[in-house]
Order: sequence, then structure tokens, then C-alpha cells
Amino acid sequence: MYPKLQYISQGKTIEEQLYNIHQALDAGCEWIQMRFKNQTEKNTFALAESVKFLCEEYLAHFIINDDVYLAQQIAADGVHLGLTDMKITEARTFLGTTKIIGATANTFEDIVFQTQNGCDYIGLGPFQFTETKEKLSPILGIEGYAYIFNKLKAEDIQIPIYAIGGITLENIESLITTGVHRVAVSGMITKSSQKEKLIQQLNEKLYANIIV
Ligand SMILES: Cc1ncc(COP(=O)(O)OP(=O)(O)O)c(N)n1
Ligand SMILES: Cc1nc(C(=O)O)sc1CCOP(=O)(O)O
Ligand SMILES: [Mg+2]
Repeated sequence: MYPKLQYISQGKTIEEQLYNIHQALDAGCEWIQMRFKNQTEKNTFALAESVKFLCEEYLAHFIINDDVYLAQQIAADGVHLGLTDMKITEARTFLGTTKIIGATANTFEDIVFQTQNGCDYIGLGPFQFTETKEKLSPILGIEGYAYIFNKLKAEDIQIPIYAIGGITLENIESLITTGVHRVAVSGMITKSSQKEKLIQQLNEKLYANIIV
């Protein structure tokens, strides 16, 4: 199954992106989502080539934010698509069944819709306010995740759910009490001066309840 921790890359330039991604991989991150907004096709392709090489070296999963065509061209492991990006069904036709297609959700209804369209996991957010993404949907908070996870359980909907948005080491434990056991994070990892220790701490919390 997929790693429980996904790093969503940050950086205004190819160099900055590569530095942040390499640092995250070196610190033990096993899943990279390349998120490089408002860039030329040339720059995005150049970055994706380098990130693919890095992720192969570190045996990490590699998906691309938004761009299905680039994911196919570069043979990434998949994509992450939001509610205003290419439809899941269209992306699946294009990428096939072996690629990971993640989908964004802000409500229980979004989860049902995206799951019915065949996504492989859900990015459910935002948990808290974050400056990393410009146009945020309504903040869910602890109550929002608790409500949604209770409904998922009641209706026996089984799909990997990654919480996202403003997640920190300080608030992740409260998030886990709602039933969340997978997270996608950006700023917390990018900004950390002790990435290896942070990723170990996050994985300890996320894998703590695994019954072996
Ligand atoms: C794991 C994960 N969840 C949600 C998102 C947000 O995707 P989207 O709504 O398409 O917004 P942008 O990231 O494209 O600004 C994500 N990227 N990853
Ligand atoms: C990319 C993204 N999508 C979100 C959503 O709510 O759909 S929040 C977000 C930003 C996540 O970065 P950070 O961990 O720095 O808050
Ligand atoms: Mg998107």
C-alpha cells in the first residue's frame, strides 16, 4: 500500500525545488508530489526529469500535480488532480490502471464522487489555514475530519484518505484522533532544519496503530 506520508514540493525555481525534494528524500520521505505552479512547460519538464531520476535513486513514489500529460510523458507513478483539474475518469483513460490517480476532496460528497470516478486515494483538506495554497476551500478543522471519518465508517467507504493543509507536528496528533492515518505535507517538511528527525516522528505517529 502507499506510504502514509507524502511530501508536496515547494520552490520558485528548478534549483529550489530540486534542493527541497532531494532533502526530503534524503531525510526518509518515500513519496514525492511535484507541485511547481505558474511555470513554463520547459521548466516543468526539466524539473520532472530530474525528480524522476532522484525518486528512482531513492526508490520513492513520484507523482505530478495537475499535469496528466507530463506524468504520462515522463512515466511518473501518477498524478494528483483537484476538483477543477482534468476529470478522474478522463485521466484514467489516458494513464491506465497501473498509475496512481489522487483526487482532492473538501466534503464527504466530494469523496464519494471522486471515489466513484475511480481515484486511488483522496487528499482531504484543508485541515487548517495554510499559505502554501492560494485558493483554499473552507477549513475543515478537527470537527470536519471527525464528521467525515464517522460518515465514511458508517457507509463502509474504504479509500486511503490523506489529510492536507496546515499540518504541523503540534496539531497532527489531534488530527489522528479523528481517524486520519495518512498526511500530505509541504511547508512543515520544507522549513524543517531537522528533516530526518521530523520524518521519523511523523512516521512513528502515522504507523503507530498498525497491528502486525
Ligand atoms: C495529496 C493532495 N491533496 C490535495 C491537493 C490539492 O490539489 P488541488 O486541489 O488540485 O490544488 P493544487 O495543489 O493544484 O493547487 C494536492 N495537491 N495533493
Ligand atoms: C496543496 C494543498 N492543497 C490543499 C487542499 O486543501 O486541497 S492545502 C495544500 C497546501 C499544503 O501545504 P502545507 O502542508 O504547507 O500546508
Ligand atoms: Mg490541482
